[in-house]
Parts: sequence; C-alpha cells; structure tokens
Amino acid sequence: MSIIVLVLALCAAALVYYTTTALSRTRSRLPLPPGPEGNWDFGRSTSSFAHVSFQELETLFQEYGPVVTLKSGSKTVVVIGRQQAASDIMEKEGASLADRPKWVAASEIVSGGMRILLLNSGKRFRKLRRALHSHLQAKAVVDYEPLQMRYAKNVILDLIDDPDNHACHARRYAGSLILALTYGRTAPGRSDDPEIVAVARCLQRVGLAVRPGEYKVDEYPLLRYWPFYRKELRVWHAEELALFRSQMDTVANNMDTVQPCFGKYLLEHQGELELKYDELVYLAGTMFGAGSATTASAISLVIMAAACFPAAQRAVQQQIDEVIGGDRAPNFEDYAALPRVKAFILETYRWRPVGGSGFSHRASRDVFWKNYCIPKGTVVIGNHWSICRDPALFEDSDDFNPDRWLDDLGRIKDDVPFFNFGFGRRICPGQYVADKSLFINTALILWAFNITQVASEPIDPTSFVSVGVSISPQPFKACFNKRVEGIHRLLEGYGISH
Ligand code: HEM
Repeated sequence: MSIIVLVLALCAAALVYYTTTALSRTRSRLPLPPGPEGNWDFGRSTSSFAHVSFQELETLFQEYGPVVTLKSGSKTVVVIGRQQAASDIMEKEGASLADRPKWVAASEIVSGGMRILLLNSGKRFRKLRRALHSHLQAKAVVDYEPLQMRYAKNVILDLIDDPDNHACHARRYAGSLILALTYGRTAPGRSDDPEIVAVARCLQRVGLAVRPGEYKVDEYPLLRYWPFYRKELRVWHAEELALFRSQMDTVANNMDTVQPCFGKYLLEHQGELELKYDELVYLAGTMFGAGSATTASAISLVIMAAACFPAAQRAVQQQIDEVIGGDRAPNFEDYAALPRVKAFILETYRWRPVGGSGFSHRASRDVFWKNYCIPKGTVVIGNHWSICRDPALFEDSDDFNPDRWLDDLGRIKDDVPFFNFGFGRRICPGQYVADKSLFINTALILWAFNITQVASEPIDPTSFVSVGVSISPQPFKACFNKRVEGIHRLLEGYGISH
C-alpha cells in the first residue's frame, strides 16, 4: 500500500514539475515587446536616456504601443510610455523590478557599493530603505514644517532682493533644507559654500561614471582588480567617503548640542539598524544628491509655469486671496483650504516631470506582460515624460491645465494614478518632504508675487539641462512683481531672520 502511495506521490510530483517547467519554457519563448530594428544608440546616454529627445521616444510609443524594446548589441532596454502598462509592469511586478543595472564603475567602485540610488535590492538595500523610512515617511515629515516655512520665507526675501537669481534661491532652499534634515545645520547654506560645491562635484562624478560606455569595467567587471585601471574612480571614492565621514563626524562629536536630525538618529540607532559606520555615513551623504537638485528643479518649474500661464497663476492667487485675506502669509495650516495650489503643483509635475525620461530598473526574473516576456537581466525604464502625456489619462496633454486635477467641487481628485516619484519598491522615499516643500514655496511665491515673462527674453519651456538623474529648466528670466503690501512684516515670526 505504502509503495503505491509513494509511486502516486512521485508521479504527481513529476507531473507538477513537468507542467511548471513546460509552462515556463513556453512563457519564456514569448517575444520581447516590439521595437525598432537595429542598434539604438545608448552610447552617450546617461542612466536615464537624457540624450534621447522626449519626442523621439514618444514617436516610438505611438508607433509600437505602450511598451517598446530598444536594442544595442547585446544590451536590451524596455521602455514603458503609458500609465496602464507602467501600473501592470512597474507596480504589480515591482518585486521583480527592484534591482538596478550593474554599474561597476559608479556603484561598486566610486560609491563603494553604498549609494542607495544605485544599489541592487538585497539585505543592505532593505536596511538603508528602512532607515530612510523612519525619517521620511508621511507622519515623520510633519516635524520639518517649521524649517520648511523658514527657508521658504527666505526664498521670498531673496526674490525681493535679487529676482534675477531665482534658480539660485530655489537651490539654496533645497540645499539648506537637506543639510538641516540630515546634519541638523541651522544656518541656511549658500550655493557657493565649499562643502556644497564639494558635494556637487561628487554628484557630477557619479553622473559621469554611470554613463553607458564610459567605463569598460561595466562590460568587463574583472578589470576592477587591475591595479592601474582608471585610478580616478578609486580616488573619487576616497574623496567622497572622506567628505561624507567629515560631515557625520561633526554630528557624532556634538551629539549633546546638535539639533534632532537624520544623522543623529542614525548614530543613536546604529546597532538596531545593523548599519556599519560607513554605510550610515554614505546614506546621510547621498541624501543631498537625491533630494536637493530634484526639489530645486521642481520649484523652478513652478516659477516657469506661472510665468508661461498667467490665467492658471491668477486662478491660484484668487483662491489664496480668498482664504488668506490681506493680513497674513499662507502657512502649512492652509493646505486643505488651498487645493488650487496643490493642483498647480501636480500639473507642473505632469507638464515637466523632474524625473525626465525615468531611472533604470532591472528585471531580476522574467517578467510577463500580455503576450510578451521581458527576460531576466533586461533594463526596464518607466518613461515619466510620456506617461505624463498618456492620452488615455490626460486630454490635450500638452496643455497646462491645473483644473484637470480638481473634481466638480474643486477638491483634488484622489483617483488619478501618478508616477512623478518613480515606481514600485524604488519609489522616491523623499516624496512627502518634497511635496511639502513644493506646497509651501508655491503658496508663498504666488501669494507674494505676480510672475511674468520678460518681453525681450521669452521663456523657452522646452529647454532643459540634465542634473544627475533629474532634469532642470535652462536658466530663464522672469519678473517678480510684488502683489502684497508689507511682505517683510507679514513674514516676521516665521523662524529666525534671513
Ligand atoms: C520634487 C522632488 C523629487 C522628485 C521629483 C524625486 C524623484 C525621484 C525619482 C524619480 C526617483 C527614482 C525612482 C525610481 O527608481 O523609480 C527618486 C529616488 C530617490 N529619491 Fe527622490 N525625488 C525628489 C525629492 C527627494 C527628496 C527631498 C529626497 C530626500 C529627502 C529624495 C530621496 C531619494 C532617494 C534616497 C532615492 C533613491 C531610492 C532608491 O533607489 O531606492 N528625493 N526620486
């Protein structure tokens, strides 16, 4: 009897094995999503295709459908350009797409395998994300509002003093905030501060090292063990490690006096977080790179949109005037009463997504979508630019229309899927801080000023520069005409003075 049971069990196991392997063989014989023939030039592109024009990719989506495969030699990149496909692939299959491409030069050598943005998923990645979550999750970021208010107030005062340098003021806001959150610095930073210049240099170097084709070690990983191979990569790592260590050492040496901040938290909870000193040093050090240029760029884009679309700007100002009246400045408590501010920000995010053409993920196993297979190892990118123009979701998607985010009662719609902050398990952990920064800066700037174009130098809203993984508008001129009397007086009381 027991032999019969054993034989039956073996037969059942064989049947299961046969059907699952046969099925997976059949499934993996499915083709890749369609795409143009021949070699695509990834040669000089950055991690995010910055050299390929957004329009060029959009034309491919129109021709081949929502998911397009591009090939260059042995490299395959799958690019997603529509919202439903992004949900189906990047979100639902998020666990299979949490890896990054193998960047030996940028990640393993320059970053010592510790820069979270470039790390593969795995134990270290999960520990770092958990540590970030403690300080950047929605309920934690409420604590940063006073700082954000204070630095946003400084933006207004800077714009009054020196309107031509509006982009610089946005950068100063974003940089000061990150340094305060990370290291408890209270003095607002300056963009020519040697420390900020040094951090920016590190970012540029990583940006260079991440370019496909820039370093042969990405194709031939064994080269990294050749002692004379591209020594600058090791020098860059040593320099940034020394810089990040010195920033964290300052916190460590002043634990009694330093303001509560991410760095202090990391040091206090190092054991529980199971992080080595250099891991936490890098985690704190790379916050600036991830959160500073992106936030500054988004604030500049709000200014650009206001100058380019006066009617949309007026609609926000009308609501601000109704809610705030003439004897105070907007603050975080006005958030719920100012849905038009939020709608203006969402539309700016959509109109000019800071994430540009998207950041690379990599399939850690075969991913199936419709009748296609994206094989393990393929680089997969959600193309923010095209997804934000998805005709199925956004009518007249080239128009700047904040009303599309409002329901009939003037409230923010809560059912529009949106990927401004990336996808799946790699979604931007700083999104709640960023949203609050955008809210307070937009509310204060549009309360304080009417922004117009300079007639002799019209803005070209299609012209961008690539900054690290994000895009930023080319420098542009705008006029900031005061629309409130006594701005200095009304801003008094929001943090220490400028
Ligand atoms: C408007 C401002 C911002 C935008 C548009 C933005 C957008 C993004 C995007 C698109 C990604 C890549 C997601 C993906 O791979 O799918 C990302 C990653 C990241 N962002 Fe942001 N971000 C912003 C602000 C911030 C801030 C303020 C912080 C920190 C305080 C931050 C920290 C990070 C980090 C650490 C990552 C890497 C996450 C990972 O690879 O797992 N970001 N962000």
